[in-house]
Amino acid sequence: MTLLSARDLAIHNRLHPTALDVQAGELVALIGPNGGGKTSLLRALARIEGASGVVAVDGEDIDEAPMARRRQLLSFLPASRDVTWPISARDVIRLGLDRDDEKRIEEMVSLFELGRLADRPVNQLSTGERARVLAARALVGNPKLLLLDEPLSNLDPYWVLHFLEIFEAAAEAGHMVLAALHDLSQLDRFSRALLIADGRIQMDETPAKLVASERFEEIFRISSANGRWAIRKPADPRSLP
Ligand SMILES: Nc1ncnc2c1ncn2[C@@H]1O[C@H](COP(=O)(O)OP(=O)(O)OP(=O)(O)O)[C@@H](O)[C@H]1O
Repeated sequence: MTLLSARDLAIHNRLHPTALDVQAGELVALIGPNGGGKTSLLRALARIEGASGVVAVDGEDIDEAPMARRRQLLSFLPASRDVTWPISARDVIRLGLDRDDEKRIEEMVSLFELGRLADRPVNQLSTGERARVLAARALVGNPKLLLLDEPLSNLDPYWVLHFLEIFEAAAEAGHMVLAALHDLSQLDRFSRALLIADGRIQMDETPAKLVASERFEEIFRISSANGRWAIRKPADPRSLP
């Protein structure tokens, strides 16, 4: 079942007109070189900035949905872990809800193992601890579409795996996850991968097919040799005819 349908999404000079359909239960990785357009696409889908086009989640046009409804349809986790407000972690999580629901907040505190940290000012937590609090805020409203910008950055190995399990559980429950990633070692945990460069989706494949392709190596300017990635050397101009 198509739960996300985006048409003609565009940001002047940054994102070419883009169409995207995502099915319920899909776990989609968004990869691409620096400046390729991952954040621009996520922000356009989240309707955070002036992007043209239409985004519908579960048949509802996001631009027409009241704010409370929007939070049930989608949430956006920004790449920045900076939070300058001196408010408690628990209250940051609460910002993801439009009505008080202590039981749900406690579920998130428990899922992200925040018990000891929940009442501390969030600006006094470590970067990885804050990443957990911000992810909890993105998930607390149980939205159908999770738009996550580099959710695995700043996490230790246990938390990378724990976050992946949380995303998999959300997908299994019929939600959709679209996550921008730089660390390609976790790509095989995703069901689908989009490669974006020059503000355009260049490939839309299974992770295995995408990584094995010549186009992937061209765009990232790397190549695989003996099981390791290496920088692709530019062609020697003296060898050209
Ligand atoms: N607010 C802005 N105004 C103008 N141009 C911007 C703005 N934000 C980003 N850009 C440009 O848009 C392009 C895409 O940026 P974007 O942040 O979407 O890339 P990205 O794939 O998320 O990159 P990274 O991997 O470095 O985080 C880049 O060329 C960038 O310089």
